[in-house]
Amino acid sequence: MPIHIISIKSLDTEGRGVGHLPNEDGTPGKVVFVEGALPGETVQCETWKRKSKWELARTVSLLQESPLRVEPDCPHFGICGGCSMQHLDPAAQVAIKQRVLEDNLRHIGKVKAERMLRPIYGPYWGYRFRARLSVNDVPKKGGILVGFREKQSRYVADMTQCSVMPRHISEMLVPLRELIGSLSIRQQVPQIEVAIGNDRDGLVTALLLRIMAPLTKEDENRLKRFADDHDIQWWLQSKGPDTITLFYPAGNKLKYRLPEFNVEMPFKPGDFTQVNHHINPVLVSRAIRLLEIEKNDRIADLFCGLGNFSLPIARHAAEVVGIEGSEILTERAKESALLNGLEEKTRFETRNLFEMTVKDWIGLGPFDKVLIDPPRDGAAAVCQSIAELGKHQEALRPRRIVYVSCNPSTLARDAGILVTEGGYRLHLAGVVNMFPHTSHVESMAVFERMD
Ligand SMILES: C[S@@+](CC[C@H](N)C(=O)[O-])C[C@H]1O[C@@H](n2cnc3c(N)ncnc32)[C@H](O)[C@@H]1O
Ligand code: SF4
Repeated sequence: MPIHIISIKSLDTEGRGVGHLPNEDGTPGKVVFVEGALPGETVQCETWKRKSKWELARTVSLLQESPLRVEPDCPHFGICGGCSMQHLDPAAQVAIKQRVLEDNLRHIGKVKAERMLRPIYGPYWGYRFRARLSVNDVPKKGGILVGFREKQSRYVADMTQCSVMPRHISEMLVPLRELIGSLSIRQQVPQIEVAIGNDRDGLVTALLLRIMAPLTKEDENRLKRFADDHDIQWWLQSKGPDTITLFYPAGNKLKYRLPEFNVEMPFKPGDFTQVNHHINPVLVSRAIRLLEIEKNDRIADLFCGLGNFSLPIARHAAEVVGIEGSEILTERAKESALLNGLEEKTRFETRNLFEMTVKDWIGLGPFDKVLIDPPRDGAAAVCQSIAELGKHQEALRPRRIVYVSCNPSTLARDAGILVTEGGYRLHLAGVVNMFPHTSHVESMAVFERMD
């Protein structure tokens, strides 16, 4: 494959440097995405994939280095698909994510925030409290591998440590490989999920083992010994999510606490919880501040999950209606409301929000404010129906919408709907450094109704 010398102009959302092959007349030609290269650098790179409009290349040598380049912390960086930006100064990563957000809002939504919010920062390392690790038996790499997938590949990375997971999980990776390798069903364990809670006494670590065949007595004893040695809980899942059960030791203590709101939420591994436990309380506080809650407010929390925002909001508002697609999660949210003495101020229901209509809003009654925290697909039907509400029943339109997003392109699309069709203005937008060193862009936006 050809070798080029390329000047890198920007970084794409996968953390790759973006440059151009020169045309014959010297003008910028075909786009090249260069792994391992940073903006401002000149690199020698080798193409490994060629398409008519673009090429993918990897850096062979650095001819001019960026001052923002740093030494990656993790020895697996570059191979493991979990991180894409460890070679870039963490503050510069946030600046790039903010630019990605602004560019998406401008190009996709054709909108611009009146003001950018200050980014929310947390620790750069050891922040990842939830992870799905793949398991594979690869004899030529010494047996069982437990880890994230390799970059652009289906292979499991040969991970012996991980800098973005808490230290005790990183240190457990090799013992986990040995444990799975010792099980009689080692070929029938495709996945281990890590879920960490925070009890009053400290962290509680749960490992959810996906098993495709029954464990033998000896397997069970090995798992129990591992749990005792590493102070973890084992959960097992044999089929769908409803088969997730605590195996050892007895007594589920998995919960997470938001002390600022005097709220605690029991959960099970496999439930959606925010990955970054350092950032989550700050995110919830900021969402509550941005909602500008008044004590008589009736608030909708859409895509509410376990009630991560709903319960803290209920400490301040008159009523919160949490809506969520997973019945397992709405049931868990109802139990948490009861546990926290918030059952009279909250209501939870299961509904497919990708099919939300004006009629649904009318049925739910007027809300003063709405919080939206959708999955990557965004909340097009929710925003479209809010926009249409104005044409039907003006009084039903919420005054303020706070949107928490894990995908800037769908946020931008939905912002376009609310601003151009719904009569809202995009007051504020900003990034949340929820996933340092990865290409994920978490952000928040605030929309105000124009009366
Ligand atoms: C980003 S999570 C947010 C959860 C919650 N707000 C939190 O902070 O933990 C998105 C949530 O949307 C839910 N969801 C996904 N598709 C949905 C749909 N079509 N209708 C309603 N909820 C859906 C998921 O189950 C998940 O709980
Ligand atoms: S996810 Fe963990 S193992 Fe993979 S590159 Fe990032 S820090 Fe390293």
